[in-house]
Amino acid sequence: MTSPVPQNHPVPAALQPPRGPVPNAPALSIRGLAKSFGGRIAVNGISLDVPAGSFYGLVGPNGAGKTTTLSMATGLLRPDYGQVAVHGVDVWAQPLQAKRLMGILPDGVRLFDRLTGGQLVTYAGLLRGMDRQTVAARVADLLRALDLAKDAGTLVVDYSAGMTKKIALAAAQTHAPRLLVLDEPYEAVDPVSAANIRDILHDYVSSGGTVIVSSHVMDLVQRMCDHVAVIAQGNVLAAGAVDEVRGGASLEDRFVELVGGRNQTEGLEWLRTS
Ligand SMILES: Nc1ncnc2c1ncn2[C@@H]1O[C@H](COP(=O)(O)OP(=O)(O)OP(=O)(O)O)[C@@H](O)[C@H]1O
Repeated sequence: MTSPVPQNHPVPAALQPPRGPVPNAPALSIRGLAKSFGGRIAVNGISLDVPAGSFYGLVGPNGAGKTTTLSMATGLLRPDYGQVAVHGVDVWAQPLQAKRLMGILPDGVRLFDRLTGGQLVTYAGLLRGMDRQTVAARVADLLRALDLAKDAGTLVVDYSAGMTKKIALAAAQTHAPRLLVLDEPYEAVDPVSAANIRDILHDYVSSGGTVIVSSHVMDLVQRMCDHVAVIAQGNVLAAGAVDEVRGGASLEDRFVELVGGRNQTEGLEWLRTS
């Protein structure tokens, strides 16, 4: 005797057959994402849609929850609650399919810095299952575009902070992802390299890719991004097209207005020299 098959019984997401990207789905869809550390809320049920083909800025004061949100969105940190999908693919139920679609530049994550820059980017490509010939060609292209070709044979541990940022960016791009998630990509990067990175990212977006960047530099986000979300204390304060969010003011002024927290300098009289 067979046991009755329950009608309309949902199949757990982890047991469903792998699903590819869903046409017209947002590049990144976040629903009710939450995380606490030791009872302290870092991300408080954030929901956001990042349209495919957008250049999306994520801004917020120190400790707002940007890195925590991006880490959960990219499968690096398990959320307490909430769902994340990349082009319709659930990041936590189908991590392999989702991660194929993403290139990630995490903030503060250690690289294999005893490899040379060239080896590190090659390793990133091989890890993605690409053949050696394609990897070699892409590594050469990326190192040239990021002005690191002459440093390809130097150990990453001997790179400056900005060079390290650039080599990590190259490693995130070898498999030609559809979504790039970049946590503070311009930190410590010189202005010429920053302009080169901006050009690469703009070309990438023009050809249909999506970029999410977190940054503290409002002027840069205003010039570079078409969409922005302002988060503070783990909540989204405003999100949408940059021009809508800033509403005629500069993004910086709007940010300060939304976030508040300008401190007076009283109490630091001892620091004044006259
Ligand atoms: N691993 C952790 N353990 C404990 N608390 C953490 C951890 N990671 C983050 N937090 C806390 O969560 C909050 C959000 O931190 P998060 O790094 O996401 O902020 P952020 O917006 O990226 O900040 P910043 O702009 O300074 O990089 C902070 O209060 C931080 O102290």
